[in-house]
Amino acid sequence: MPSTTRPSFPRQLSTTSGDYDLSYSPDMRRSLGTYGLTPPTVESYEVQTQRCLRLLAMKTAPIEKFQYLVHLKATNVHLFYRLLSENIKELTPLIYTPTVGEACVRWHEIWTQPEGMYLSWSDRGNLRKILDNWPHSVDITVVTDGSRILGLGDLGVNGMGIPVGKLSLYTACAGIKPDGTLPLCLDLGTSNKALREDPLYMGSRMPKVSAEEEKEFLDELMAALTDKWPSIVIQFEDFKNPFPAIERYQNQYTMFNDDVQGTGAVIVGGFINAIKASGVPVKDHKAIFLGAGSAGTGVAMQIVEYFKKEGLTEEEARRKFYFVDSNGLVTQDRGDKLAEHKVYFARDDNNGRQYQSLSRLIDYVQPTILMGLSTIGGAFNKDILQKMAKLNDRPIVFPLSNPSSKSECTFEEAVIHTEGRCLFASGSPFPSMEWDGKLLTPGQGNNMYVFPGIGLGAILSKAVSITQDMIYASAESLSTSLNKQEVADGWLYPDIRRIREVSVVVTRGVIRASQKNGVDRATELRDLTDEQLDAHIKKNMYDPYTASEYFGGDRVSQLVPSDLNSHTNGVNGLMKGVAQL
Ligand SMILES: NC(=O)C1=CN([C@@H]2O[C@H](COP(=O)(O)OP(=O)(O)OC[C@H]3O[C@@H](n4cnc5c(N)ncnc54)[C@H](OP(=O)(O)O)[C@@H]3O)[C@@H](O)[C@H]2O)C=CC1
Ligand SMILES: CC(=O)C(=O)O
Ligand SMILES: [Mg+2]
Repeated sequence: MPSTTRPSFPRQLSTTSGDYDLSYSPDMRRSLGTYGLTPPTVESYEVQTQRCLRLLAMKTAPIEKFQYLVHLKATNVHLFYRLLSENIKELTPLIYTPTVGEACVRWHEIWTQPEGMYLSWSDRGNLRKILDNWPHSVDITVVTDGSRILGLGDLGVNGMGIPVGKLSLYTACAGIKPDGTLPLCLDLGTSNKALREDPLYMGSRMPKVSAEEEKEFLDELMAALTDKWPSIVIQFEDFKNPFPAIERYQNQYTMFNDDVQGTGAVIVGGFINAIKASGVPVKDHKAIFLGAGSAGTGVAMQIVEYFKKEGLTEEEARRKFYFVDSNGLVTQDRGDKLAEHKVYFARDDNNGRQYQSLSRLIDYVQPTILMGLSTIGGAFNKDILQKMAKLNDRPIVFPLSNPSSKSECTFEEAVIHTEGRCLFASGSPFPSMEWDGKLLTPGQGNNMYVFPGIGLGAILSKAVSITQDMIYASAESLSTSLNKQEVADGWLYPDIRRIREVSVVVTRGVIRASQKNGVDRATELRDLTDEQLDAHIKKNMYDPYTASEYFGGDRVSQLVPSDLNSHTNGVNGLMKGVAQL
């Protein structure tokens, strides 16, 4: 007879699972009921971290390291975040782009345990009830329908890796507590026929529902999420066509779209520094964008805001952009019906000429800036980069498509073909390199620099909506967050190892903008000085170092035995193979 008792919630789904941490004293283990279930030793986090690093170093393929980290997070969340915080530069490429791209492509093959919620088309009418199954109170969710996962196309429910990865960064970078995060993947069918026919695929085997049907589903979802958790922040991610949802929900819910608004902000943040470093006045810049999708036009819209603040009229700012999509230069007279988001930037000054080739367009426009958000790996080839170098002392070259295999060029290619003169940022990380006796470090223009602060700012200010001023404030705050050394070294973005400090600055900017716009409900924060506000932000950040205190535990602190330090492999070699993905 099948049991009718409700099964207890699977332990590994609990995002607060630190119960088996080896730092717990025997008394703590007795009170948790775990005494005897772990090896007898009482170990500090430091020693446990060394074991994790050794285990990671033993695995060669990035996807194996990814899988180990998934396991670690599920079994000891505080240790996972401590490891991640201490090795953010080395581990981010494993839990996020580029490795998360491979993980999503292979999600149906490598999946082992629940990490978020799936809501299907067949669940409509019941979404609110299903949310009751989630065992925690949620501060923030990242939701995708899997229809445009990085530059890898429609991956259906395999896209779950993206909300999981982004929310891990919310915790690691901005200290949003792990159990306040909800990865959410919508199962609305997929246009990916190969996946639909794969016996291991774990979503509904139907073609993607229509835009109208998706809209109805999202209406129900948004109402259900805010009914269940009234202050929830909702981040939309990797939707093929994100614009209708932004228009429909941005004033009604506390939501933003990371690919359009977050990417726009992060690129402006680095772009402000690139413009300064280029030595060319704002009025003399011209930009070619390869890729006129949600991210490309989102970035350009935020740059228009920046150009306006620098004294240009909106018309002058708009006319600085030349967009190229899969049909060539986006013009008003091209003969095809342009998608709505492209119309604003469509050229009318091309005198009937159509440009299919990027190289010919560069000759015509003579740009100072080249942005890639096209998903076309290698599109900025030697010829293109050399042309940019010939036209400019300091060409601005941002190949922003993810993962690395989709990047329009590598850092090495950009450095070599511009003779080390380019101002560079890519979406996925590339290693530093030597050029002319100098160590050059690439910028990483990835929305991970801003979305954690946008989210935390919205949570702490209890914003009723996320305004354009809040998004723009994240960009401006990011651009000011470089320290003296980073500025002296010509970096466009701060060192990722300082991301928690940077997130405090971004969060403060976002909260101040929410106050200026009057969308904040935490009105008691209005009278705080900046120093007091920073202290308030830091106090509210989850800290994996004091996590057991957070759960009332009594973790021991213990020195790392020197023999462990001496033969640990550390994180050396973790990056090996990651950049090729
Ligand atoms: N660095 C970062 O933080 C971020 C990076 N991205 C990356 O940006 C990329 C694009 O994302 P998104 O804008 O949302 O995707 P979309 O699918 O909305 O846009 C892709 C764009 O590229 C164009 N394109 C496709 N093939 C070509 C080609 N051969 N030549 C020129 N243009 C082409 C498409 O043309 P058409 O319109 O004709 O189909 C479309 O305009 C992805 O790789 C994503 O990972 C996204 C967000 C953040
Ligand atoms: C980084 C990101 O959001 C993307 O590539 O879609
Ligand atoms: Mg994205």
